[in-house]
Amino acid sequence: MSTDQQTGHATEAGAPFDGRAAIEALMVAPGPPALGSAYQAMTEELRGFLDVLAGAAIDTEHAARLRAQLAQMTSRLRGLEVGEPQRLWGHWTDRPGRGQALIPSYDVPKGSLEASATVTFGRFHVGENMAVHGGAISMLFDDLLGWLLARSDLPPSRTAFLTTNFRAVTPVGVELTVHARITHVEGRKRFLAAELRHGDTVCADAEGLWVELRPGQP
Ligand SMILES: CCCCC/C=C\C/C=C\C/C=C\C/C=C\CCCC(=O)SCCNC(=O)CCNC(=O)[C@H](O)C(C)(C)COP(=O)(O)OP(=O)(O)OC[C@H]1O[C@@H](n2cnc3c(N)ncnc32)[C@H](O)[C@@H]1OP(=O)(O)O
Repeated sequence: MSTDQQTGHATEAGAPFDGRAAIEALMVAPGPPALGSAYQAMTEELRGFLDVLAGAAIDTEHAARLRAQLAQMTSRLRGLEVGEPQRLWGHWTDRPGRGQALIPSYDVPKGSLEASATVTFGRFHVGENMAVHGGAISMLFDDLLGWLLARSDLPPSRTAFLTTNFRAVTPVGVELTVHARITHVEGRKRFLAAELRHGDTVCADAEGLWVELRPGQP
């Protein structure tokens, strides 16, 4: 086993990285349920920490103490680093949020062409003026649409383009609804659309193209 220099993925010696195989492998939980529960609880705690930190006015001593505590945690994790296929972060595909803290947690059912979910952005994702950062909204759309596709019966694909329209300020700390759908499929191309709402207000919408990976494509 060696490591692909570009992606950090572990590969069989000399074998090129295969995106389809890697995505298919992600559909299996990376560990036993007890670890999944502990890991999910840990990432939820991390989300809470980031939201509180992003909203807190701390003093110099507090910042220095936090830095030292974080450095201690980082050094405890060094040596436990693994290649992408073996890592746990974001790979709990059987659980809402999938055990990551980059994107707010949501859940969509398996095997459907469209789905609605609720999502709440915390202060970690604030751009300014208590509006959600536009990049965080695009990231949610990319993740949600990619995940809807990954949960459908279609073969693995990758985002080719994603266009986001910001229609109204997206508020922080309140429940939003998001609707995602596969609008049509043409050969390897899948066209998708999504809408993010706060009550009756459309905050943002998006459309994008995902292209099915050919066998052996990274
Ligand atoms: C990274 C994994 C992503 C999927 C993960 C899904 C599930 C995994 C499970 C757990 C994780 C869960 C959720 C996560 C969800 C999402 C994560 C975020 C996803 C990403 O973060 S992913 C990173 C961003 N993404 C890229 O990193 C793509 C880089 N890129 C490429 O890898 C190639 O570019 C590719 C493969 C897209 C296409 O390349 P290709 O060579 O296979 O395709 P080709 O050129 O043959 O085009 C075929 C037909 O598509 C048309 N076409 C192509 N591109 C177009 C464009 N931009 N605009 C308009 N039309 C386009 C052509 O015009 C032609 O159309 P026609 O057939 O009609 O002529």
